[in-house]
Amino acid sequence: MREPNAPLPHKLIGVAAIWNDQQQILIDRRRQDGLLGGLWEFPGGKLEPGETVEQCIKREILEELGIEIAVGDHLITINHPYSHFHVTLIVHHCRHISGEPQPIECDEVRWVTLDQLDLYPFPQANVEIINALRKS
Ligand SMILES: Nc1nc2c([nH]c(=O)n2[C@H]2C[C@H](O)[C@@H](COP(=O)(O)OP(=O)(O)OP(=O)(O)O)O2)c(=O)[nH]1
Ligand SMILES: [Mg+2]
Repeated sequence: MREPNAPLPHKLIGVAAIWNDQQQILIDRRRQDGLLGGLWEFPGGKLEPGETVEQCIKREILEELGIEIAVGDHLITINHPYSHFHVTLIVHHCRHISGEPQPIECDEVRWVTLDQLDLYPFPQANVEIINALRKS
């Protein structure tokens, strides 16, 4: 059992809002088993020691989807407390360069427009990201 006063684990995540030439953004569905299972997200993952956020995002996208992207401007950083951990999501606009996205570490990937995002269930922390995308 965890100590009553022990701090919650904290995850620092680089997140990509990947745009294609049709003004669509790439989203992926998290695996059913496990944390936030079955929800959709913007691809990304944990920062490794010594890595910049840009390097992290490029690496994660190649590992998770098998595509090349260019990492662009910072969009927003979200701090969100889930019940059993805290997450910091550092989101950058990115541009798709090459490769067909593959669901290597997720259940499904899809290109969607900003309007279509409402059709997909996202984790709570993503509400602010989606708002920021619509204002950007
Ligand atoms: N990549 C990404 N992660 C998100 C989003 N929204 C959101 O709450 N998260 C959370 C889910 C995860 O806890 C974490 C992403 O880290 P990850 O994909 O490397 O984590 P994971 O669930 O495999 O965690 P772990 O078991 O390896 O600790 O951030 C989002 O839009 N994109
Ligand atoms: Mg991930």
